[in-house]
Amino acid sequence: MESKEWSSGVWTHLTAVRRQSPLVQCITNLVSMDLVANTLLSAGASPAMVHSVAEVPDFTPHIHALCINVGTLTPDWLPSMKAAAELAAQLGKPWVLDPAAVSCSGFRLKACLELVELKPSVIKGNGSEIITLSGSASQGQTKGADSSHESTEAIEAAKSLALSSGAVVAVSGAVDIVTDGKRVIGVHNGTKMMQKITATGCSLAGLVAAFLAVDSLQPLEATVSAMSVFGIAGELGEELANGPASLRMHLIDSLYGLDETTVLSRVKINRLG
Ligand SMILES: Nc1ncnc2c1ncn2[C@@H]1O[C@H](COP(=O)(O)OP(=O)(O)O)[C@@H](O)[C@H]1O
Ligand SMILES: Cc1ncsc1CCOP(=O)(O)O
Ligand SMILES: [Mg+2]
Repeated sequence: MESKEWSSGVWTHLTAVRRQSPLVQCITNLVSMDLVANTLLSAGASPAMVHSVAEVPDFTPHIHALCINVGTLTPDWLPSMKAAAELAAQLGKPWVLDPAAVSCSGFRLKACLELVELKPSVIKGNGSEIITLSGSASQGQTKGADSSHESTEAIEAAKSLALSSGAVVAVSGAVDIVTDGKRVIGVHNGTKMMQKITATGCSLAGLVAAFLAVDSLQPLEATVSAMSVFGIAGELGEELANGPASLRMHLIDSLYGLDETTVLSRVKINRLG
């Protein structure tokens, strides 16, 4: 695909999210709830942080997409994650898995592998998370929720995980990588300071769910668009920020105010393989 087609695709996806305002159920970690919800609202989607297993049968049938993030996983949260994922998949609704900090423990890795079995549409992690989840690294090394790998070091792991799981795999980092196991796309938007705000990766996973909701038949394209939009909002936000705290605010404002000219001129996407 030409770079011009990627840019217009990004704008088309963002306008569809704004027009359709998809309902996105988020079962996400305690650190990230606020930023994920605000990111979704600024993009035009409707977030719902509904995580009780008691509510899944009533609520999940109404959603347009689901995001599951294991960042502060405890054994009592796993049943609601599994129930929501199972129901979403059964009802043909797209869902995203963020295996946040999967290398922390055997418990978390096992839980993530069980969630992968429930057929996520997209798995979004940082380099270390994708390498661990794909089984390409032995457990032991961990920096928790932060990555100790460049996203580009995880390309082969991402391809192999995509092929084994059937999901599109997205690796965030300096270059965001998106693959379905055959195509590998690079998204070159974003800014380094985004790493200094907790839950930007989680918010990106939530945004991917919103974009999937409006184009579930093209999960790779929808994921690429969400990553580019979030990166552009970060770039614009940094121009107005004095540090991570004000970047957090300006990122949300920039995402809310994105216009067509800015999107078309800033999208940086290419095919890497
Ligand atoms: N060095 C970087 N340069 C540009 N953008 C970055 C960089 N590192 C992270 N980002 C962006 O920050 C956001 C969060 O990604 P990341 O920090 O990898 O997630 P996580 O918090 O899950 O580790 C993504 O939009 C990503 O593109
Ligand atoms: C700090 C922290 N600890 C457990 S989850 C979490 C948030 C991680 O957010 P992100 O993956 O977006 O950096
Ligand atoms: Mg993360």
